[in-house]
Amino acid sequence: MDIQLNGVSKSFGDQLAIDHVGFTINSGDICCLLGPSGSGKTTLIRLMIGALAADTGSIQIGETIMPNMSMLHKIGFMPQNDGLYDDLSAEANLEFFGSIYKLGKPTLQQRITEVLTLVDLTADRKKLVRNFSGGMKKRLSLAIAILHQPDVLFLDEPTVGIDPILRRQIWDQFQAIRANGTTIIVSTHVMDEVLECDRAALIYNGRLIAFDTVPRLLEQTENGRVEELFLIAGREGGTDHA
Ligand SMILES: Nc1ncnc2c1ncn2[C@@H]1O[C@H](COP(=O)(O)OP(=O)(O)OP(=O)(O)O)[C@@H](O)[C@H]1O
Repeated sequence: MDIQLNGVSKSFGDQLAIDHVGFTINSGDICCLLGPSGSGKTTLIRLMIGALAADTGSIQIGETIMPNMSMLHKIGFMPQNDGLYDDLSAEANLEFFGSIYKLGKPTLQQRITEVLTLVDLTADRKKLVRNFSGGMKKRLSLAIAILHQPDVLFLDEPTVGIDPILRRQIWDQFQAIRANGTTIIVSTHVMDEVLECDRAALIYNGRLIAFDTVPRLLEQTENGRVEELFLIAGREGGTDHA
């Protein structure tokens, strides 16, 4: 499913968090939302999943104008702070979230087995989440986000605090999920992660300063480093509002 944003703005009180943002993410792409802390990435994701309503502009996923409750079962969301239950096992967490999606018992048990395999937590399925490492919790959050086989998957800074080896494994998992036809939107402030994506939206102070395929974005730089694009935008005055 593709995602279209047109002239989307959102304020909190008198603070303009998202300023007239528009772009289209193609179905089946991995698109990264790249920007420093506080630039508006989480707000943009919350707008796209329909957890927030835009003040102006429109957001459409496939043919559906957001927000729309009927899209909930087609969307997967991995929040920045995982919403896991520490006193439950990995398996019980998956059963709980699966029941929210109203997956029938046989389907749910089959999906639990599949997603635990994908995130490499099969051996830990009976362990309490309280005893999980940070990386294991991230992988379980990812498993929950894809349990109901969403068409579109939103990942809010999924690799924060993750060591480079595990980060590689997690990106391999994203690529495997995408290979099944899922559109993935992933926010990050790690410039290197852009290289994993088909397209990138560069966000600064709530504004879209660039949106293109990753090769075309890199062509616009002198040294092939994505951070240059933020510096160029700053020099051109595109980043000067508070
Ligand atoms: N519910 C809210 N109420 C008031 N201000 C908010 C709210 N949510 C976000 N903001 C503000 O909007 C701006 C964008 O925040 P947002 O969380 O979207 O940025 P971000 O790029 O996701 O940052 P980070 O990388 O640190 O998660 C920030 O200035 C933030 O303080």
